[in-house]
Amino acid sequence: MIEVAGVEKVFSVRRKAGRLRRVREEVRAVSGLDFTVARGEMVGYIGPNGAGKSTTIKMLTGILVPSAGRLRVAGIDPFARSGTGGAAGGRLRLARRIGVVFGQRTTLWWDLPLKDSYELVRRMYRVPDATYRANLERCVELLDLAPLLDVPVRQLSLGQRMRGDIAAALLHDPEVLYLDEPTIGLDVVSKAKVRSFLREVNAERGTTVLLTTHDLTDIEQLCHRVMVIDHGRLVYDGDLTGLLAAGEGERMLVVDLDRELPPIDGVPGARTVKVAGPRQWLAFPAEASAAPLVAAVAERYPLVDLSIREPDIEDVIARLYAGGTATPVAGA
Ligand SMILES: Nc1ncnc2c1ncn2[C@@H]1O[C@H](COP(=O)(O)OP(=O)(O)OP(=O)(O)O)[C@@H](O)[C@H]1O
Repeated sequence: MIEVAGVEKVFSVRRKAGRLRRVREEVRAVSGLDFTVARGEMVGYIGPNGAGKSTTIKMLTGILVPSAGRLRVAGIDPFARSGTGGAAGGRLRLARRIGVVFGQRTTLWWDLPLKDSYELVRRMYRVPDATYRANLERCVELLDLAPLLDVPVRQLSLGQRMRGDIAAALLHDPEVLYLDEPTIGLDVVSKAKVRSFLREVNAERGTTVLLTTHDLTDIEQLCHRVMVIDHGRLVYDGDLTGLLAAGEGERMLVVDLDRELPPIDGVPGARTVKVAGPRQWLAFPAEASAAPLVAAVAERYPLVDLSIREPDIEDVIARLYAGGTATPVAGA
């Protein structure tokens, strides 16, 4: 569904060099990018700030023209010079097949009630009546939009607006959905709602999803596959377990005992890294299961409560490079 081969994007920027002088510099945002995504896959696309994620998505939507390489989405080359309509024709045809949600911006009309924005989307994409009604009904139900339909977009909370944006991106039945930070700034309840909706859309419709996020839980709950980009290059392509192992990521088992005790020891596969009163922190490899650790602690210690802290995705990626343990993908 998505094919990217040898794609590069170089920006030419002017930089101050002294009081009056300006020099032209090249910023290589994406370099030698190669990957494919099959129909129905849900893939996480992650990397540190400035890595090239948004630039990739903008090229895949036809907003930015690559400096080199080839890309096709749903069989369409958005920049093909031949065929009906030339390059603009490719972009237009592609627009009908994809949906895009940028978490930091809205595609809805600020002063209009949500339902009027949807009506405009219907007309812009010329969505057939029956399809529009069925899709809207489904989104309204699954994303709890009924009480919001008459509210102007500017009065919606961030979580409400995000749900509204996701619905807008799906009304024309896109085959590919790009989501750029869809859960950023949302509370726990809204995040859960958005994630379960996306899972359902992917499972029921077979919609292909490419998701950029800084939230590891998004990846864990939604994506079997994750691609990591750093300095414009793909440096990992595989499952999350493999990524955490490559980054030597650790998870933390936080246990509350019924009283203050010396550091827990003798639990295979875990080491106690912190003690504060009756609470203790045990680090263990991110790819390992927590169940045997919990059982081992519960057997020997007066356990009252426990929780598991996931490693921060930025830390995992930072470690991935610092340790040079990344498993390079073919061609990276
Ligand atoms: N229009 C532009 N002109 C010049 N440089 C740009 C432009 N857009 C992006 N860049 C540069 O390209 C690089 C990649 O940026 P991009 O926005 O793709 O990163 P990102 O991975 O999406 O980062 P973030 O997580 O911060 O959103 C950065 O160095 C950025 O400064």
